Amino acid sequence: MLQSTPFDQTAAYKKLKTHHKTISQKHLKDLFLEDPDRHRKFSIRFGDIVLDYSKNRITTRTRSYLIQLAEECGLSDAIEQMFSGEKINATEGRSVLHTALRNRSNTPVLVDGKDVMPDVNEVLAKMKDFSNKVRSGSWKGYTGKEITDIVNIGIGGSDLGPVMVTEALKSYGKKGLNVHFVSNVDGTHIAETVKSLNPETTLFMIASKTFTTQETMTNALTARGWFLEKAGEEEHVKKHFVAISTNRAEVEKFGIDPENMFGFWDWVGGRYSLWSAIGLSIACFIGFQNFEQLLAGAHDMDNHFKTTKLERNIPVILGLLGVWYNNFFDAQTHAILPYDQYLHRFAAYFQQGDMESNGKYVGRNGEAVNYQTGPVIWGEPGTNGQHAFYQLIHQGTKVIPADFIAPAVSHNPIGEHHKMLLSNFFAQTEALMNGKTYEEASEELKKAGKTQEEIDFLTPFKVFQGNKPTNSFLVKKITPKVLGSLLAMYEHKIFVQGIIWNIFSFDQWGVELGKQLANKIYPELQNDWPVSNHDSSTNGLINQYKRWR
Ligand SMILES: O=P(O)(O)OC[C@H]1O[C@@](O)(CO)[C@@H](O)[C@@H]1O
Repeated sequence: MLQSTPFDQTAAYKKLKTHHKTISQKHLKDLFLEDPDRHRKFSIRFGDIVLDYSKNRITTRTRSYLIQLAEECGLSDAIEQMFSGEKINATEGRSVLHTALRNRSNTPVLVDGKDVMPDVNEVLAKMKDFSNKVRSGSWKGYTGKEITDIVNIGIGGSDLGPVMVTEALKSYGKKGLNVHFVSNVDGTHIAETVKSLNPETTLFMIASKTFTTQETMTNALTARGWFLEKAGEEEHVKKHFVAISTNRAEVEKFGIDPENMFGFWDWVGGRYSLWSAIGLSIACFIGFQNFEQLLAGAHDMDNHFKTTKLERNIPVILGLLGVWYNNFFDAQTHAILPYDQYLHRFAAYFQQGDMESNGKYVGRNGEAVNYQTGPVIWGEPGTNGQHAFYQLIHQGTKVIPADFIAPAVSHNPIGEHHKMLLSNFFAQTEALMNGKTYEEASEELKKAGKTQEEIDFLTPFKVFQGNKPTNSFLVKKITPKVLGSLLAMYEHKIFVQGIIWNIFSFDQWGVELGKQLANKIYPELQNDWPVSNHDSSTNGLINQYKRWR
């Protein structure tokens, strides 16, 4: 698994370092003038998705050096190792096989010599049966009423995926069946969620890979208390609580009937688990057929990633472009800007997906790396972002590589809205690339009737440097299948970058320390005695809290 040569010592890295000096002197406008055919040369068509990566600060030479970098870092072998079930999650001794969850070809996938596909298909069949019962109304609550509200209780990968997908595919949702999500241990979250619900028609899904996560178990117990306050009898719990987990023992301990448990496996990472039974709320909301379309779209992207040569491989290109800006242009973040309101949780989903995977400073050799690894992921839907942070993207001092995503066809074709949305989508990447010169800005001020003194004063503030890199994804329509492909595309981009940076992308030890300290402080809050065993800041804050509460 270990790379032969750390990426910053590869021959390709040295070439890229030198090449960067040349490229950084060129403006994107010049690159388009030198080669009017850039759109064709730097676009890839994948079904109903077009990726245009021509508005990046690259030439075909850059691309060839980046591909060489991937080759020297052993990317092709690493891809093979993941799909074949090798235990590439070395620190947890696990395979990484979220791809098996959507393996619609059903070809065997071996873990420890055993084909996992029969188990995967058994759970999918159980999800199909259950979601059909909930949607048809044949699954009844304890008073014989149909389920009208599903509450998924989970956090991180047991929440963000179902939230994002049910929002993204809201137009596929069943009328009269509402989905809600409780994740934060802050009592407000569950209080506000159940406030308007009827226990007789509410179904709770307790989603937790470990079934030990403090927030989830606390919320689950509160939910059960809320339910029993009205229902009275423990025997009614089984009609209103199901569990989604790898941990049968803890599910039983909580008091959920194992018959109502939907299992998955330790080779499914939490942030890669929406394709598993963690997607049960999705399947209930959009229907199992649409859930299968989501799986199919991801499977198509898996095949593309596994079989396409590197220079035409979308996740590989995206991953390498991210390395180019992260490690050669000192970009610290990456923006995901979907021009689709239904995708308003899309960037948030990949905050966990990307930052929990590649937010690592120790390499696979156990030593601290001496280069940048995972970027900060952020973003909001367009056009809202334009009225919030585009000032910085256009005229700030930072390089902000950005992905723009838009559907050609809207689910809500009202009047001129979609044409206006798309005109902004096309205009923003054009503006970020071309900018506005001093001459253009001063001419505009002249035409606006400004005096020469005003023109001299104002023009510098109206100049746009441009040369800001973007990727454009134009999709035909955000369908379950297209969404599945987009999600898998980003998952594999994250994988590519982890291999280049020589880090383990599938563990998350960094979330442990905070939890450990919280578990130490929690008992100290059970009384009003002042604490003094922490640093003065922590002591001071805890003691002020105790005085105020
Ligand atoms: O699904 P669970 O086991 O409750 O974990 C929830 C989340 O907690 C973590 O922070 C790991 O502790 C995420 O990786 C994970 O998705």
